[in-house]
Amino acid sequence: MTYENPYMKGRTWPELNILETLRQRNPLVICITNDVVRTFTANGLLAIGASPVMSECSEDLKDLIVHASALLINIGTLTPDKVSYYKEAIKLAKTHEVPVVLDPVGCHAGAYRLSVVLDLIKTGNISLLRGNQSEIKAIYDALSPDDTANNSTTGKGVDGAQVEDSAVIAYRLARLINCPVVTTGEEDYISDGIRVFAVPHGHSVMTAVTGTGCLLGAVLAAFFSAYYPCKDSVSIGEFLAYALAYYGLAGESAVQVSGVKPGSFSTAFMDALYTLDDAVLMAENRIRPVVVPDQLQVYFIGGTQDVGLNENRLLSVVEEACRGGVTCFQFREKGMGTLEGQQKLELAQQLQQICAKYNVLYIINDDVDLAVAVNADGVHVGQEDMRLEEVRNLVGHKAVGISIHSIEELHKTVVVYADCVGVGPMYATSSKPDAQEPCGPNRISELQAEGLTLPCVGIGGITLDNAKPILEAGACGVAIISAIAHADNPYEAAQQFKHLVDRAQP
Ligand SMILES: Cc1ncc(COP(=O)(O)OP(=O)(O)O)c(N)n1
Ligand SMILES: Cc1nc(C(=O)O)sc1CCOP(=O)(O)O
Ligand SMILES: [Mg+2]
Repeated sequence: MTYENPYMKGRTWPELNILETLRQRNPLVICITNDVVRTFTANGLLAIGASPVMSECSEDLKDLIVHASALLINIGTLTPDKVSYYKEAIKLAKTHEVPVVLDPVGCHAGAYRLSVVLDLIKTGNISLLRGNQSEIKAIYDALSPDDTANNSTTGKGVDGAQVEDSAVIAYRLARLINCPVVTTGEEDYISDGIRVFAVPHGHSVMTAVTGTGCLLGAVLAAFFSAYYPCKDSVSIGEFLAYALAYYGLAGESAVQVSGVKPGSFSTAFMDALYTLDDAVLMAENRIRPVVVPDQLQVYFIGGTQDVGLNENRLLSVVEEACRGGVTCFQFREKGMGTLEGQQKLELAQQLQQICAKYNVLYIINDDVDLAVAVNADGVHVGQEDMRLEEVRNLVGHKAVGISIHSIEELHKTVVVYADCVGVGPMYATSSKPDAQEPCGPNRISELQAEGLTLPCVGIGGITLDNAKPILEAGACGVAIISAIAHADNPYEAAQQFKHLVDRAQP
């Protein structure tokens, strides 16, 4: 018998036929690309089922852009006279609502390249930035305030959580420039500024073939055309993670045929791009959701039970909290008189819209079915709730949070199925009648000493006055109900928590 989600009443998510959709649409991708990779790029686009065209001047581009699904700008063989053409192309793309993928080739290696890339980003009309780790880091360092740039180069992310720097940088840069960022390396990362995914696909021989990085930019551009039919079931971040997984899987499959020989690989790679299908992509992708510390800085939790069972009050408190700077919101509808069924679903959807408006990560507490039905960013469960493995099976690539109160609970938790952790109660709380005895901030450092490496938040009785020791003990952030929900001014309360966490970060 197949599992029925009670919120979906027989409705199921449409299957994700990403490659089939792409090939049916046969999108026209205009490539303004570098002299070295034109043929490889054109062949690669043809192999995936897209239609490539190279364009070298705005007179020509004006005619082509009306038919285009995407535009790629790759600055590989940069000359000063090309810069005005790039800008003109971006303007035309904006007029015709054509997404623009920017590949900032070599911008870490030269000040002029970097200045051109920053200028193009400043147009505000880049739909996706794709670069290798050094290029993306150079852009991030140039655009970010000094203190946050330094935090990201410690090798451990911030706050001790073992998150790859590239993941943190992708997330921060996506938020700074307001468009998804793909950073490629041994493991690729994609962030749309709300979610982060790791895509550990590909083969090292790909770096020995000129143009594999540049072709990826063009392939990602082509994928934009297939996003619209999938947009209710996956976020743009997850969708692009599938595109990256497809490209990497094609590399892996090509090596099986060619061996580690760049010349033969190049041919086998084109064949693999051509033949790989959705069944393989869905079955064999190893896409991993990643939670970066920044996402957990100020983690607001609430349900109608926290605001006098008043739905409108909850909506306005959450909007104020998001406006004030919370980085994550968990819908926790729990206790006497709280909403169920359709009413809970509708409230969950309204809250989701508010979070999306402010780029705030949206998590559902306990109710895995609801998280799936509304396509939330993630779910949080406790030790007494659904088993983590089952949760992971149901939610796929959504972020999964787990409560861990003690060393014993850490040992019995299969952490491989989780992405982040709530540790509590830090202090006495009146928001959870069945809370355990307070354990204090030291519990966080004890758990980390015992091997906990996932990013975590402290929870329970946290106020502006007692939050600092929790961060000093190793938490990435603080999870709060009453200090925001019951505040006279939830906007100011959220803002003050954000400032406090920003200041406390090393
Ligand atoms: C971030 C975060 N941490 C811990 C909890 C508590 O979860 P749980 O132990 O399952 O208790 P309930 O919240 O379900 O009552 C949480 N919700 N969020
Ligand atoms: C939801 C929850 N979980 C806890 C845990 O210890 O796991 S404490 C808690 C309540 C947090 O509310 P407040 O910020 O008002 O104290
Ligand atoms: Mg629970």
